[in-house]
Amino acid sequence: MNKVVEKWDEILQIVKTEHDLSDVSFKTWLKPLTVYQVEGNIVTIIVPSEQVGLNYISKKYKLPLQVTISEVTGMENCEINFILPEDVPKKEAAAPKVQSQDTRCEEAHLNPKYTFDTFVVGSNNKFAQAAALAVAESPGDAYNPLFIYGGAGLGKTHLMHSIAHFIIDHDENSKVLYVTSEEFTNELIETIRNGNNTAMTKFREKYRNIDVLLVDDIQFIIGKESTQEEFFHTFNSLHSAGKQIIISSDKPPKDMEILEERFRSRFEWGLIVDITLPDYETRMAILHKKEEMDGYDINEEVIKYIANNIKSNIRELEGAINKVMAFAKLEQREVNLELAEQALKDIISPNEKKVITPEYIISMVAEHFDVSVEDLYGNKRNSKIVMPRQIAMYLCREIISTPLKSIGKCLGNRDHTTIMHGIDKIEKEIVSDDNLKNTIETLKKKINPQT
Ligand SMILES: Nc1ncnc2c1ncn2[C@@H]1O[C@H](COP(=O)(O)OP(=O)(O)OP(=O)(O)O)[C@@H](O)[C@H]1O
Repeated sequence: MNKVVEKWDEILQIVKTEHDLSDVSFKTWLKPLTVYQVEGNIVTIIVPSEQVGLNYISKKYKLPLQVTISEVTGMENCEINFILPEDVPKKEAAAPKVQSQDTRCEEAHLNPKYTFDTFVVGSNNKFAQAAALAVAESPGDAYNPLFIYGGAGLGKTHLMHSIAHFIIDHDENSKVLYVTSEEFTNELIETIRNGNNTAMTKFREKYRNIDVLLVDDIQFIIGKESTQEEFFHTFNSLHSAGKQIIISSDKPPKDMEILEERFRSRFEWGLIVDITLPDYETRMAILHKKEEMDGYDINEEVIKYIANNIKSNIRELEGAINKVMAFAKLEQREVNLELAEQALKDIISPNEKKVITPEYIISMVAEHFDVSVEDLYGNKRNSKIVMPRQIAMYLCREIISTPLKSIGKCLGNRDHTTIMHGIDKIEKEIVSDDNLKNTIETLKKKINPQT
């Protein structure tokens, strides 16, 4: 099911709450709206009333709906098209829809931006990129499994999604599924909690009736007994059926200390490739690619300054450009070296030593839950934002013992009692909610891989 359709009730409720609508207004205008179709970023909605209702709804609720749809589903530049029931094309309405490329990518959990076209090849990743392309061209045939490892933010996920996009684009029948190992674990926990055979059968069908399985950050399932066991059987079932498996990790199998031998040997059946730190030329090329994709025109001196100073993580390299551009916009100043130095003073330290700050934790939590940092600072109260915000509070306290007042300051000037309440809530829920516990453990390891 499309995400907009799936979350439609939630979207309407958020518009109601955020615009303080009375029950009668909500019932009259919003509740009767239904989603007719979603194509790319265009959402067509049926308004079951006269033309006057359509005009009024369009004038008053189009923008709030567009904004909320984008926030809840992550759709970029959402456009709404309102139609009356009589405008629904009769034949087309009855015809079954062929699954579009977009829907398949969404169902496979892929980021549309992570493709081979946008992946910059440099000396640090050219072997991994070539192996990935070979697997994409001949899934199940070339190297199985393909095991990609490397440090944080160096492009493993981007490369995995590129493989998946390529396969989806070239074979309309292939079933491709990308999951993080955290998602795999949480889904299994949920299935086990349901405690019935049907749920387990469904879980197994989902993971075993596919052609290509991509599992990101496998290091997070190592040591989790039942998840490991289930993954082991999934792996065997897919591999013996000639289906392609692609795995990523922060380390090669031989360096994963508590990895059981049965996994180690299987991971070594196919091909193991690494992505190392990008050299200066590759960092420059990545920055130029980002500049081109985001439509920026940045002074070369600034690009060189960033490439010279941020060396160990491409996510941070890209984040630096965003930070400079946001700073320039806020201050309404020209983007030059002086501004870049100011904007990046907290990121570029003279000795390049990584310091975990509350801001860093907040940005990692935002990325993990696919929400913006601004949302975590802001006042939105839907569950998609509230829970990550409270997790950020909890982790600032737990990982670096940030005082409540400082956490409040970093998270949009919140009162220390609000922070205390947030931390308390997570501490209590973690005891009974295994999914939450797993998510928090994963985040802790992502933020501080030494733990
Ligand atoms: N070679 C590249 N060309 C273009 N962009 C890249 C490249 N490598 C990484 N990136 C970008 O850097 C960011 C981080 O990459 P990605 O999420 O793939 O890293 P990762 O290795 O999976 O990190 P983690 O281990 O933390 O999950 C992404 O926005 C990605 O598009």
